[in-house]
Amino acid sequence: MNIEELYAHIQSQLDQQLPFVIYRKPEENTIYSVLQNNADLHTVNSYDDSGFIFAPFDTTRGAILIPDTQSIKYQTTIAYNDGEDIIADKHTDSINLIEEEDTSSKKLHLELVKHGIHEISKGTFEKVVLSRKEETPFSDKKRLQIFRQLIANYPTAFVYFWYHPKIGTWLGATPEVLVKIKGDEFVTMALAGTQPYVDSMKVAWGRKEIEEQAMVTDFVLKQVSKVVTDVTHSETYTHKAGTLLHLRTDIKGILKGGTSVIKDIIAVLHPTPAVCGLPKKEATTFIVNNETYDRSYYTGFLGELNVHTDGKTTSDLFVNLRCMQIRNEYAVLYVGGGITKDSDPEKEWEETVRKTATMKKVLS
Ligand SMILES: C=C(O[C@H]1C=CC=C(C(=O)O)[C@@H]1O)C(=O)O
Repeated sequence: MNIEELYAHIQSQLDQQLPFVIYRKPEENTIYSVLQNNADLHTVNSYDDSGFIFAPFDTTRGAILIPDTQSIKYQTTIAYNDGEDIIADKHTDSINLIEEEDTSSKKLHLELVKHGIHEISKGTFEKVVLSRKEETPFSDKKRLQIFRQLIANYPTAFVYFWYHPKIGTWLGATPEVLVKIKGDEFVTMALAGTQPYVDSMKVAWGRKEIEEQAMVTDFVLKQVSKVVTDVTHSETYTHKAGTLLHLRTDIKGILKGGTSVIKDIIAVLHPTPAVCGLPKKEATTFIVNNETYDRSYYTGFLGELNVHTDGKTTSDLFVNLRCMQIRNEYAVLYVGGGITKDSDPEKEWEETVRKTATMKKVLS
């Protein structure tokens, strides 16, 4: 099957209002798809099932599964940038930031961040990730075209287009792995700290970003030691995600007992301090009580659950960042950033504006 045939299947699925997901993994040129053959809404109960999981930030609300047993899978390889042009990087700094200045949402976000910093200074928590949503007009551009542009523009991201008639349409290009398990091999990452990419990967990082990312690494190392042995990690390095740079540490190990206990792994990792905060409980309470909107599937996770490849059970899950929900005439963009004692509210606002550019670039 070639890519045009695969896209035709996706279009037919959309026309029939049947659930599906189409995705491309980081640095790969294979496009995968899972097409459900009915419109039922399946929720994940035991985490033993196989399929594609789509989980909200608040997992008590239930994650959705496109089950392998009720789906057809198609995949094909493409040349990088197949079918769509790369959209030139605009200089996202001053010009765009001024363009994007939306006074009421800016005011709200500044208040939220200041409140978060105040709680940190009181010792309520050490770090909290605070976010917002932004609605942007959405022309009649085809959704598949957005997906094609995302894959062309973000080769290092997990790019997806997910649809369920009872839930809606989500697309994204996320830089963050939640966990990858193949047999008893375990891989994850600690990703945090943001600065704009200008023209070099050789950048200096400030104390705020270094500490913010170190908190995530420490948390992940501590948590994974409950389920993983032989844990090792890379040096922390600069990772490019579109027009942004992040600090990243890769972490790997071997699952204790050699079995894939994916439910336990998700329970110890999600939500990481890259999307929630530290301590988890206090940060979650602050987020739920103070963010003035529902995160829904933003900062949840998604990906292949218990899929069988090369005689092994594999799960390949990503954190749902740099994502958007498509409504009829507008797209809802979701963005946030890590707040620590050293945060500057104005800069935190600007960071969220820069993060919206990942999605806006393919919407206009
Ligand atoms: C919460 C987001 O990003 C996280 C991942 C990388 C860097 C982050 C930061 O610098 O704040 C965030 O922790 C988002 O993009 O909405």
